[in-house]
Amino acid sequence: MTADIIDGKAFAATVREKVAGHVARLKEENDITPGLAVVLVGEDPASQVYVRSKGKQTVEVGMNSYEHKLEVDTSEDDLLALIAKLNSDPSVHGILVQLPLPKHLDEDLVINSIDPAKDVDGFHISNVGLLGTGQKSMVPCTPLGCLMMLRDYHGSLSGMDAVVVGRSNIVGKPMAQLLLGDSCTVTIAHSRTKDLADVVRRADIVVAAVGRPEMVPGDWIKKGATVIDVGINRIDAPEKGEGKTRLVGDVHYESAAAVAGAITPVPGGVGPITIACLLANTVTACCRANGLAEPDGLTA
Ligand SMILES: Nc1nc(=O)c2c([nH]1)NC[C@@H]1CN(c3ccc(C(=O)N[C@@H](CCC(=O)O)C(=O)O)cc3)C=[N+]21
Repeated sequence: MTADIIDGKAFAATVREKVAGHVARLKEENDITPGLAVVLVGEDPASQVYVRSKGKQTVEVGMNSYEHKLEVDTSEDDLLALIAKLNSDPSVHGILVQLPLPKHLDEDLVINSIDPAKDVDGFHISNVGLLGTGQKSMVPCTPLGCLMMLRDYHGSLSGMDAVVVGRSNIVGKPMAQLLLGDSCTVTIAHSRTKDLADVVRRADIVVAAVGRPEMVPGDWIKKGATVIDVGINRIDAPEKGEGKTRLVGDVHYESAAAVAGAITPVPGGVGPITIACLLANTVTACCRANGLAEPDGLTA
């Protein structure tokens, strides 16, 4: 058996198309252009590439993109002052502060200084609490994208056994909340979980988000299960030549694809849908800010 490949790149394109449609309607009917501000502190090369790609896609769907690049030694006060300015700027509907921040900056303090209504990452404690209690919130982009792909593939998720491997605030915990909201039986497993292999083997849905290259092998996967691989790990690839690297997920793709019913590849799986959901969240935030109907099919 070979798994269906869940094509995140193609799915992300359909989400972006929907976003672009909503953006065009907002412009035409309400004379509003949604705006996304991205704040990058420091010059981490991977972050720069990622921020550039977000900015490009933001403009492609017709929104305004505001990029703020700050020096690596920016003070907390200066960063908080910028966020305060963006909070009160009516042309900015979404604010994303690229993580991780340099060590001298308090990440929790910074994130919690963002207006929750503009917190398109869904990391503010208010949004975390709203999601946990099933109230309307901004939902973190990666888990939202995973949920969209799972719903698209399965229709209803009700009653399915879901195992989330990883307990981070940005993926594992919100993913578990969303799956619970769709009536899955949810287990959050992690590196200290006893008999991790057996726990994962129970799952109809496996979401791997630990950040360890190829940690989940195919013999942990139940036959026919759906595997969502959130990991994006760059590893050495001497077979491609000296000094070359390649991207792998948290799942060992080949062995897992041999038993799974469906699987997301890396690259081209969860990564692209994450950025598409960032754009979706920005449109959602813009509609809410203006008292307009929420876009269809773009929220949890
Ligand atoms: N506040 C904040 N929010 C984030 O959402 C956030 C962040 N900080 N910090 C960094 C991580 C990383 N991240 C990625 C999203 C998409 C791809 C992506 O599209 N990857 C491509 C591959 C790209 C390549 O070839 O290198 C893929 O998986 O197909 C990668 C990485 C969001 N992050």
